[in-house]
Amino acid sequence: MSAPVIGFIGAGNMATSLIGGMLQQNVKPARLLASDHNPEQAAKLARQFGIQAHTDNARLAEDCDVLLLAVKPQVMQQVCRALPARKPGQLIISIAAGIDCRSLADWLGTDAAIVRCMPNTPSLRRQGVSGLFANANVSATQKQQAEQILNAVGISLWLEEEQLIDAVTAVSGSGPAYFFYLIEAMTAAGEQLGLPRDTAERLTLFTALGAADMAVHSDVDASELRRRVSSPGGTTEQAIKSFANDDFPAIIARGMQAASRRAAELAVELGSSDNATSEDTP
Ligand SMILES: NC(=O)C1=CN([C@@H]2O[C@H](COP(=O)(O)OP(=O)(O)OC[C@H]3O[C@@H](n4cnc5c(N)ncnc54)[C@H](O)[C@@H]3O)[C@@H](O)[C@H]2O)C=CC1
Ligand SMILES: O=C(O)[C@@H]1CCC=N1
Repeated sequence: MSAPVIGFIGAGNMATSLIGGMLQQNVKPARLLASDHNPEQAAKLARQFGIQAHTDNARLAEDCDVLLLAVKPQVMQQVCRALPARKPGQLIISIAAGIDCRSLADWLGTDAAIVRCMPNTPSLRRQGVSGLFANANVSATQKQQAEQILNAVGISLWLEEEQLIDAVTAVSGSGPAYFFYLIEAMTAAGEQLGLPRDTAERLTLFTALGAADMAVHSDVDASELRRRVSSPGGTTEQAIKSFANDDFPAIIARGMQAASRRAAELAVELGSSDNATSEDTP
């Protein structure tokens, strides 16, 4: 399989993470293109990564084998409808939260080969994780292309049911923000306990890194690892009791349910399925 040219529409946070990660994995800059309606954003990406970036979505769509849609869900319909005839055999990858394959196919053409994907920002450090779902038009070769792109920046997992992308969004798409929030809170609490801010931050960051690395490489689950830190009658036990009293697991579950619910709401607010239903209704 010859290396495909990958074009990004939308040169924001997520495109930056994916492109930055791919370049670290020795993907040739000449294979990556980007367009953004904001000329400054396009120029910034071109400068940062030495790739071709401009403001012409239509030209970009004609030039690439894989078209990666990295704009906000709110502008996805307008962006898709403004694209010309696609390059034959082109694979579309959409990373937008909440926008389903049916809507994308309505806007791009029912023959479009679409992979819906939910990556995350640690892709920039090649530590990303993505959930992928392919529509019926995607060939085995195109599935491999999608996998190669996402595996260059981390790991990817295929899903059998498209609906599960909303759960992936709640777990790993939004997930980095939950850990950043915990880092903020632990740093602030360490400072309240008397540590200089920098010291509290470094202790927190390296604890997060060490704990995640240990959990990823462990042959026992997180609850056993937690038990091993918690000496009976010791300090950790007191902290965990306090968290449990405040219903920590329920707090996390409610937040993640809210994220998943929002993804489903976006599908209704911005997708074509709902419009189609109301237009069909006499
Ligand atoms: N930020 C994250 O952690 C994640 C975001 N996503 C999804 O990725 C998509 C992009 O999100 P971000 O990168 O965070 O947003 P962003 O706002 O950083 O980037 C979007 C870019 O699209 C550009 N844009 C807007 N309208 C355009 C148009 N008509 N033509 C070309 N470019 C246009 C904007 O100028 C901006 O640079 C969203 O759909 C989001 O749901 C998915 C996973 C994680
Ligand atoms: O917050 C959002 O809507 C996007 C999707 C997952 C992460 N960021």
